[in-house]
Amino acid sequence: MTSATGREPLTPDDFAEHARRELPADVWDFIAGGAGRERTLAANEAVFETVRLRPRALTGIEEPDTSVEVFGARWAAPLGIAPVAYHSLAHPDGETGTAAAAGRLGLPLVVSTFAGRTLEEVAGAADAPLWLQLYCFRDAGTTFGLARRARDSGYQALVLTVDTPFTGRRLRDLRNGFTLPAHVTPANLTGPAAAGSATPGAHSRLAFDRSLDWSVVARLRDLSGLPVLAKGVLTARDAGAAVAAGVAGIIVSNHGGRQLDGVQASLEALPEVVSAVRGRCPVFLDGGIRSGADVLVALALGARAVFVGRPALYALAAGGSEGVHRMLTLLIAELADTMVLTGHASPGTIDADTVILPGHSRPHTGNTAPHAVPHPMPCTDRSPG
Ligand SMILES: Cc1cc2nc3c(=O)[nH]c(=O)nc-3n(C[C@H](O)[C@H](O)[C@H](O)COP(=O)(O)O)c2cc1C
Ligand SMILES: O=C(O)C(=O)c1ccccc1
Repeated sequence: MTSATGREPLTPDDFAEHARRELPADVWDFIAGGAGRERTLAANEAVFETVRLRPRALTGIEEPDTSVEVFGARWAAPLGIAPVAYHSLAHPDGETGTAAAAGRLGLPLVVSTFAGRTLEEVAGAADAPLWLQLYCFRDAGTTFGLARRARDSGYQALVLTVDTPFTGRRLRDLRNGFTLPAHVTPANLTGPAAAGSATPGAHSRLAFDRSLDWSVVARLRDLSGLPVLAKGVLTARDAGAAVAAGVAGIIVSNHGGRQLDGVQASLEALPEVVSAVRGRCPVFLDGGIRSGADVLVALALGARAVFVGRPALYALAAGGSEGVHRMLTLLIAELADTMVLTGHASPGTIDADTVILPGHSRPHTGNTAPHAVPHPMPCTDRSPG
């Protein structure tokens, strides 16, 4: 695996360059693209450029411990792989390759409802912590059947995606007339839920249950006995509703800019959600994480851990399971270096004082507790710092 310049990948972004050359143009567009004018897609990454880090000198930290505990499981770093449909688009190994890479490193994988491998195959490929992402189908038996299979094969949580009554208007896919290659199918779906799935946009409008309300959280939890997280929360209002519905965690996400174009970047929405949750459940983030420093910034603003979506698929396309392993290894190494240089021996101490937000020359004072209410991004609070 060498880059266009003939060199080994040194950053997660280097894998994207390789994937772009490997993949058919319409597959690249399906993965890389977002909804509408792709404003939110661009904002997810761009917002990290506006945050400044604050170094600490002579802290005596030799080797930071990057590990965190989540729902009683130890993760090697506050980092996992977000649910992304059809890893088999990127590489024949599909989700089993990704799971093996995550498992070797002690990092979790969230398996998509639209995985190209069965839940049981993925569970057999690694002892990584596995969560199952759920879309709810009009055929409720399909949804509940997936939840039961997840419980029976050792998955540790369900991730209910709440931002997708149907997939967003992905203009690249519409222009390309994108359909999945014949060998790429939803391995966990049968019957009416799978019919027409080669065209994801049209399929989602036919198959997804749009009549749902928050009561589905308790039904999924009671039926599976698993903790249920809500993925796709961006506002205090939805965070409050999610907590009231009994979620075990919230993933702040705009679906990688693929749903409602024009919404806030995930990082911009994080402080509002963390404030609203008031410590009642852990808050996670996905969207735009491309470096170890990005991981640290999200933790400084209150995330317990973060997930990467596209970087995992790009690394899989570039080098199969080995590529994913190398990409994740780079992210952990970057995080560890950034922790030493900002004076953190473990993720639990990464607080708001570790960063400066745009429009501020110094961090807010008085908030040194980890994961306490962080200072808001300027978009949510324009009061002077
Ligand atoms: C190709 C692709 C497929 C995706 N499929 C799903 C999915 O099946 N379920 C889901 O909840 N989110 C899905 N997502 C969204 C990701 O879980 C995640 O929110 C997003 O990719 C994070 O942003 P990032 O790609 O900038 O890391 C998908 C994203 C991409 C790029
Ligand atoms: O593309 C997506 O973002 C997504 O969530 C999805 C949903 C259904 C099928 C394929 C992908």
